Amino acid sequence: MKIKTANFVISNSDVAKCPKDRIAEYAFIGRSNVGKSSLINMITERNKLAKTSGRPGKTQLINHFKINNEWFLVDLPGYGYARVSKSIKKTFQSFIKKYFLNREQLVCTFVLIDSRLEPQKIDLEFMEFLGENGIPFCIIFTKVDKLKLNELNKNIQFYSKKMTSTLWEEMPQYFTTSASNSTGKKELLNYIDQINNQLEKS
Ligand SMILES: Nc1nc2c(ncn2[C@@H]2O[C@H](COP(=O)(O)OP(=O)(O)OP(=O)(O)O)[C@@H](O)[C@H]2O)c(=O)[nH]1
Ligand SMILES: [Mg+2]
Repeated sequence: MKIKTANFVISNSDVAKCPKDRIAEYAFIGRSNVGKSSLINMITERNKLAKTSGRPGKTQLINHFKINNEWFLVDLPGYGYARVSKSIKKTFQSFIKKYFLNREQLVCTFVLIDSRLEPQKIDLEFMEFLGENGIPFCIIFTKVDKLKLNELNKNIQFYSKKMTSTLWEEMPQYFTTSASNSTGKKELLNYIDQINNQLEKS
């Protein structure tokens, strides 16, 4: 899929105020600093579309971007680890949860995981929340430029074992990406394109 247009639409902390358009929506979620905003910029080839920062906690609102006037990309605040007060963290968590539980347009959620890390409780719990609520998701292993291929494969294998030995029957569909060298861009856009085409036909 070619990205012809990518426009920022609105930021807010209330799912009721998100755009009303009945078009397919894809959300990016994960721990603070995992690379959600950078990945959105990478796949849209627009460096400054979503705001990024080396400091965790940059994205604090639900940000809608309209792509090709056909579908939405959503950049969300990170969970865990943000250097913000406990009360702000609580508000984050409650509005993020509300977004997932109420956003009817959401067709797929991408849960971003830092490819360098061992499985983290907070990510496993978040995926459990999605699973329990029947919210479809894929995993994206980010920052793969920081690992050698054999290390990456080992980490993914370990992740897969961890998931299938606990709650999951099989490893969810996953992608590997790098915002630094555009690894995974084509695969991710093709996947989104496929879903969009299926939805158009139905
Ligand atoms: N090497 C490398 N660095 C990356 C990659 N993706 C993101 N980064 C860096 O990681 C840091 C965090 O990136 P962001 O895209 O702002 O992360 P985020 O998940 O949106 O963070 P919050 O909005 O704070 O939750 C920045 O310093 C990025 O430059 C990647 O694929 N490779
Ligand atoms: Mg961000």
